[in-house]
Amino acid sequence: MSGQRHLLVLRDLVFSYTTDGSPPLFDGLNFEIAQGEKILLVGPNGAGKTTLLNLLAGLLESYRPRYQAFWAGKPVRLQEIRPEIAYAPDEDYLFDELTAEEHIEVFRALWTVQPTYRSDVLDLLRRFGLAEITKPVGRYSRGMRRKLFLSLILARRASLCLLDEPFNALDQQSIEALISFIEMNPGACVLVAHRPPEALRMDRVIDIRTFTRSDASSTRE
Ligand SMILES: Nc1ncnc2c1ncn2[C@@H]1O[C@H](COP(=O)(O)OP(=O)(O)OP(=O)(O)O)[C@@H](O)[C@H]1O
Repeated sequence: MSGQRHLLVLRDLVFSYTTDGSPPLFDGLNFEIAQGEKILLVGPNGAGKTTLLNLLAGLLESYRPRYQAFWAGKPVRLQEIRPEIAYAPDEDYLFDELTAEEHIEVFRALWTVQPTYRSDVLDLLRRFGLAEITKPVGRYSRGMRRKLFLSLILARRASLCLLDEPFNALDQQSIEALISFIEMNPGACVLVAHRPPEALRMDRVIDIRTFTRSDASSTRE
């Protein structure tokens, strides 16, 4: 079950936001991500897609979720593997008063990144067609912010990338650049999108609702 070809295995996840005895959002969820696998997660509003990404990113441990997790075959708690995971939520966390250049320095200090981090971010910004990197991002458009935020996250070259609605607000050039990055990047990726671009090719498409049925299995190869 926790074989080496899997990057992350999650077993018997039980998760609820409340403690009032109402049925849990996830009740025995099993999910595995193979090394380098690209997964598209779909489903209606409120079905739990963002919650699952937040759980994978180890951000919901305070709700005391029950699960077994294995990272490259080794038992872990999800918060322990946070440094291995690059997560881009659907809302960016940029600082309005800082420029793109300054963001690179801040993010480099926050995370363990490769020596090529700065040039990798700049390369992604070029691919996204964002040339303006010297003015404070408070004066960016929504799409420009999205391009910078995604570049800062993707340049981490993590072995697992979690992307929540990454195509929102992006122009066509950037959508194509992002698809090409995801396809070429050796890392695994779990991506949530309500209206994924037609050109997007992922290894698996999972409807989150399969995780809430008692007979559900996430294995759909
Ligand atoms: N912080 C929270 N506290 C309590 N309930 C929450 C919280 N966040 C989400 N929920 C509830 O959990 C359920 C799943 O929400 P989630 O945001 O994961 O769904 P989603 O599939 O990502 O939805 P959307 O497509 O609208 O983004 C919803 O019923 C939502 O109301």
